[in-house]
Amino acid sequence: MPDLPPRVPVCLTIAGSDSGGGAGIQADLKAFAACGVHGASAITAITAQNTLAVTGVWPVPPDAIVAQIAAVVDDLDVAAVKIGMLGSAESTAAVARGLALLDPGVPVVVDPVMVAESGARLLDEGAVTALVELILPRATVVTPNLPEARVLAGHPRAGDPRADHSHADHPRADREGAEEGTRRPAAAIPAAATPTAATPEAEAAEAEELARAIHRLGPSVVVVTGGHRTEAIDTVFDGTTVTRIRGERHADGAAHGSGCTHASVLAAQLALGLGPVPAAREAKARASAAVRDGLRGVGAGAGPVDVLGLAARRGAPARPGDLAS
Ligand SMILES: Nc1ncnc2c1ncn2[C@@H]1O[C@H](COP(=O)(O)OP(=O)(O)OP(=O)(O)O)[C@@H](O)[C@H]1O
Ligand SMILES: Cc1ncc(CO)c(N)n1
Repeated sequence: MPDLPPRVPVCLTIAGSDSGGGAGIQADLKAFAACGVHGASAITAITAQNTLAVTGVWPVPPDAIVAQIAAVVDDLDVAAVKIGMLGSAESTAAVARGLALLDPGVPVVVDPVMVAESGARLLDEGAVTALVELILPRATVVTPNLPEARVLAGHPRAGDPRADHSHADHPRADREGAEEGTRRPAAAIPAAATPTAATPEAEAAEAEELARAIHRLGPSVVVVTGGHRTEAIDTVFDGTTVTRIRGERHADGAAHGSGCTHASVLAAQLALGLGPVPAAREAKARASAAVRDGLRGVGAGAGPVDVLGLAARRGAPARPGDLAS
């Protein structure tokens, strides 16, 4: 009998569609392919989007979200899940119903998408509560950027352009902390965490504090990504240890889809058997390279990241089987 080829793991992304192909489901499937895993998808929302703007958002009906997840898990052996744009509280509740169909041991990576790179809101005001209450406790890894981390931890900044949600509707972090006696009330967040004090040291301290606060909401591991910091350092907290993942900052790269790519690579690496911290290192390395190699010429706005090395492959000699041009 011929040897069977090695089994390719399956990853499921539950996320929104970006018509421009830079972020969302489209970025996730590219990142999965780059890592050598098979990608399946459940679409939560359709966005009309390009590199400049989001011009429309249409939620997928909740039953259709659950049905997509059910169809995948009924047939495919899902090894890890990545969750991106949820959009509304109703969609979030549907995703929670879908997650209940999975084996409880399947790792779930949650990228708490709130605002697009172009500035459009991708999570309703009232949906933060649903995300915190229904999704975070099931998360193996949650990957907020700094503004998203502030919202999740209950410490949004007035005027923060990427995460200006009110947090009055999700008091859980403060409530729990008050019970434990370990959590500062929102008003008492240290001065080091204010935007005016954004030295690299202050950002590092804030990222660590936020990672610890979000960890109390239920995820096993928190990765506060560094794309919005002076130094692009990712901060990982696993409940015991803080690990800082450093890397060069590519200021002239193209970063549309960096967060989706990062979380999808992380999920793929968990599916391939890595632990969360090594998986976060691989995610940082691949997301950073994808920003560095980002497709600046594609669209007039922030170009899409290039996780597949498409630009590098142009001009490379054709391989057997490639179509002659
Ligand atoms: N300019 C950059 N140079 C190097 N690494 C970067 C850069 N921007 C982002 N990254 C890396 O990309 C990953 C995603 O981080 P980022 O904070 O950009 O996510 P995000 O804000 O959620 O993304 P998105 O804009 O897609 O929502 C992290 O590992 C981060 O360190
Ligand atoms: C659909 C979608 N998901 C996530 C992001 C965040 O980059 C985006 N811009 N669009």
